[in-house]
Amino acid sequence: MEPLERALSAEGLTLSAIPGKGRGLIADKNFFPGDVVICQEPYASSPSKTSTELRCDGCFASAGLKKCSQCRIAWYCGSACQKSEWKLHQLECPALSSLREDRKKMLTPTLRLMIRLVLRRKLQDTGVIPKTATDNYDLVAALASHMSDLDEKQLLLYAQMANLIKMILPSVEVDLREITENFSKLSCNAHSICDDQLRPLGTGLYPVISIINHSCRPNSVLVFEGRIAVVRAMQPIHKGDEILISYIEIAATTETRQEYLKQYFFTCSCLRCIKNPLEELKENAILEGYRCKDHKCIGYLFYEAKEKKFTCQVCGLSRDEYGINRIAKEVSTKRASLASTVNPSEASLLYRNLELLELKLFHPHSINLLRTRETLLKILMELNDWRGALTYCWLTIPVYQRLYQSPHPMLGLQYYTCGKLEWILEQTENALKSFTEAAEILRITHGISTPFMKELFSKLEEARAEDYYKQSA
Ligand SMILES: C[S@@+](CC[C@H](N)C(=O)[O-])C[C@H]1O[C@@H](n2cnc3c(N)ncnc32)[C@H](O)[C@@H]1O
Repeated sequence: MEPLERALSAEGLTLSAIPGKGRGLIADKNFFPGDVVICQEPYASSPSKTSTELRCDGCFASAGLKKCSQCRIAWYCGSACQKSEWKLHQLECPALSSLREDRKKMLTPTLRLMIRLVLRRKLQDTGVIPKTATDNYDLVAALASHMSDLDEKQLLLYAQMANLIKMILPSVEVDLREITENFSKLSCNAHSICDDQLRPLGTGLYPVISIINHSCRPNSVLVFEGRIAVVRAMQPIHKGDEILISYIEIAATTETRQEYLKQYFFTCSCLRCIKNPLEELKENAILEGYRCKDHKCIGYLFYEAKEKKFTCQVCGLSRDEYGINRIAKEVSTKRASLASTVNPSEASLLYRNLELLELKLFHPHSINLLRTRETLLKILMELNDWRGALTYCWLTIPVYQRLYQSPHPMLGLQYYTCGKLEWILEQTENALKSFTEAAEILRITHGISTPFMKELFSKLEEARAEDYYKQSA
């Protein structure tokens, strides 16, 4: 048995060739919801960087950062992270320091990730950092690259990026073809590193986690504890089942999901993607379609081309195409005018107007309406309008229930937000219910021992005690 296979076997996993998918991971034992299937430190990672937010190279925190005084590119939240990153940064720093200021500005997180990957390999090859069965460059070399699927434009872009890496690291022997291929590997293997609330913090390459294939109806979920990637079972996984996670936002129609998956060069054939055509039409009519003329009916509409109308499949009422197109045009004009809005009070008014208009057009469970309401929720929280925010948070829940099969972290997090708002509004009994729902889901997806989960459990206990006190008073 190879060292990787031995390491996987100790975790109850087998590396297998899966017809039509390349390699994959198969459960060699039963996993229960909440069980950790596998976890891994990144082979290389880089924090995301925006004009307004910088992050620590070590833990991706954004508070209390100090810049490396030499290269002025790396940031650290304190000496512990600076120390843990030192072996790598010792090689990276002189290379970055010698870059011209305009070149420093071109250093995207992806370029930085590649620099760190090349340097980490060098550190392992020279014995500065030990290699292990699950942490070595051979695992990166074995990743799917899809080089033959790239179009010329993409290939040229990766080749130019490889040239930049060679220019930035003149003291390292760099194989341009290999680096070009590695850029392609990053595109279909790297994972976005997120915080507990699924907000992106950076990017990492986890060569063992990257063996896991995709499903739009996955049995596992990938979350992060700091930079460590943790795959947990969401559903019962039986011995012999393939471990599957989702690479993409699954709140989308099949067509949209397949579009997102083009980056990975495969067509998903999971059970959600190959449902019968009528089911497919129904899902599209709900997620991207229009609402019934009778606003009390939550039926979905099918288009009847001959009569140029949309007919509700529940109550039979029809809407004419002309009327639909007219409102759709108004919606897109209103949406376009929102792009320049920065003031939250003004934004809340404009988004409420947009929501009212969208309510006339879209199915109540449509993704368009959901996104508008999610935006309103954020704006109202920013404005400390807790009551308004709670209304919108609750409006999203039935749609989340439809889109994310439970237990899904997105649903758990949304219940958590409802609970926090209800707690602020002193709706103790409701807060207790929402925290309980959140904890039931998130203990499966996030585990029970992180500071984030401990905070949720302590809020739950506080709500339980307060509720008991109120009931008995
Ligand atoms: C992160 S890798 C997964 C491991 C990969 N199968 C391997 O052999 O290394 C992503 C690639 O795996 C393949 N893949 C992942 N999920 C798939 C699926 N559901 N159906 C077909 N191919 C899939 C695609 O080639 C995709 O670009």
